[in-house]
Amino acid sequence: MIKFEQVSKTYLGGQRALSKVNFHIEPGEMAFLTGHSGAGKSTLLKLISIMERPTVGRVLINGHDLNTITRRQIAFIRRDIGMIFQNHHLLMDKSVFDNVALPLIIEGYTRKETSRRVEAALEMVGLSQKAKNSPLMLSGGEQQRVGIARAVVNKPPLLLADEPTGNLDPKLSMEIISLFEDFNQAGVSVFIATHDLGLIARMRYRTLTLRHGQMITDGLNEDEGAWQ
Ligand SMILES: Nc1ncnc2c1ncn2[C@@H]1O[C@H](COP(=O)(O)OP(=O)(O)OP(=O)(O)O)[C@@H](O)[C@H]1O
Repeated sequence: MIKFEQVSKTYLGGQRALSKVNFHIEPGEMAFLTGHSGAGKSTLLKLISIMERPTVGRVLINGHDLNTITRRQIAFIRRDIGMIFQNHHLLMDKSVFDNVALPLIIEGYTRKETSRRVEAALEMVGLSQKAKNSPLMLSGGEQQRVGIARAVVNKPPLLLADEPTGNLDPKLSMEIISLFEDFNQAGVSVFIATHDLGLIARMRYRTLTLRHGQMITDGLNEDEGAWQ
């Protein structure tokens, strides 16, 4: 599903963010990515979502080598990735329904199919009753669930989340993670970047740890002090 081979990333200006990173996430896996602030987590996710390119090495998504794909293929590969951000990136002047519908409208789905899928996505995240509300009327946890509904509405096989629980208390964070577990149990691959070691420690998932751009551990989370 996601494969990194000897991937390094140096930004213009010389800041090295990733150094010779190797890992492979299989279809249907759920894994966490952690590390200190500035360790390279966001950069790694940006390479997967093709918002940045590696300086050296290969990134493969669903068998596609991102170094050799055409501009036209980028849109197809991105369609298979649902992205979830800490700050939701919701449109506050649109309703919850319209926010979740956005990816489908961009892809040209019919109004009927859009309604069907948006209702199903809102049902999955427990927000059917709030479809007509503005996101401004929702709590932080509910806003995050709108972001998740929008990410899954076109049923991508891969969900990528960057600090999805960043602003939430431990109870709400666990609720968000259990939503990800539901999608994972339905066959979706899930890759979550977080610096919240407490959250990771409460579960036993594969955890990849970056330190100063290098992948220092990859396995079941046993040692929560690894990167401190
Ligand atoms: N667009 C950019 N241009 C130059 N340097 C960058 C850019 N984006 C990130 N960096 C640098 O690359 C390194 C890795 O940053 P990155 O944002 O990937 O880390 P992170 O682990 O996600 O950090 P945080 O947890 O604080 O979000 C840092 O030194 C950062 O300053």
